[in-house]
Amino acid sequence: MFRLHDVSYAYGDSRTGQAALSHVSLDVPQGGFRWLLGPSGAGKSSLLSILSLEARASAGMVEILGVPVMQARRGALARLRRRIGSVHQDFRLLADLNVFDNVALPLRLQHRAEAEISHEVHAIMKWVGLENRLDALPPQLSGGEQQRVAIARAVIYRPALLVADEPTNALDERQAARLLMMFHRLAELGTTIVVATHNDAIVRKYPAPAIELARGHLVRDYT
Ligand SMILES: Nc1ncnc2c1ncn2[C@@H]1O[C@H](COP(=O)(O)OP(=O)(O)OP(=O)(O)O)[C@@H](O)[C@H]1O
Repeated sequence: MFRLHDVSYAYGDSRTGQAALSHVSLDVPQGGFRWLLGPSGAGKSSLLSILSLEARASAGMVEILGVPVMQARRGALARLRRRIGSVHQDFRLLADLNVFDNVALPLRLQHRAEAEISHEVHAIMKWVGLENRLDALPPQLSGGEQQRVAIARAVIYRPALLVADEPTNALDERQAARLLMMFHRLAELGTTIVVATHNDAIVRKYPAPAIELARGHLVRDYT
């Protein structure tokens, strides 16, 4: 779950900087799936950065998975971060680690046993259809393949909150459908999921409550 109350965010100086979010309030329960919609520049990525703790709100109240983020200490934020998975528009894979090691990374940070890591990585890579590319380096993969590796890395430890920025933009229709199936399954298992997209066709095909932003303001909240 997460709750935002009257959240604003500005790049640079909080008083004089460019306002990316203005007075946004939201309340999404555990296991909720939400589309995040709005034109380019509306503030979608900014909202996702606040939810993934990459950015700190300039004002307002942010509560994620029960943790009051604005008051939390560094240790609590670090623990919270490990419960959040994110898929970025630019994938952010480590170019000098092969696919297996990129996807294994979150489990290694949790000090899981290597046998368990190997089992989990093989299972998720089979799911995303890349079990034959475990030795490849990210630059040797297509955009869609890199996107699937980034998704696998974000979901492998079943995060309590998953935020994904345009996770289908490099995928074909069949892969996008598979991905949405996986996201819905994760939500059923209790993961709260927010997916930013410009893809109207996919939103029509997979109806779910939507949060819509325009120029940093919440213009629609079907939550
Ligand atoms: N690093 C930055 N520095 C300054 N302003 C920024 C920065 N990143 C984004 N902005 C501004 O913040 C506002 C919101 O941008 P944001 O990237 O959150 O929108 P978006 O809805 O995700 O857009 P897109 O769909 O194109 O990814 C825009 O006016 C943008 O120009």
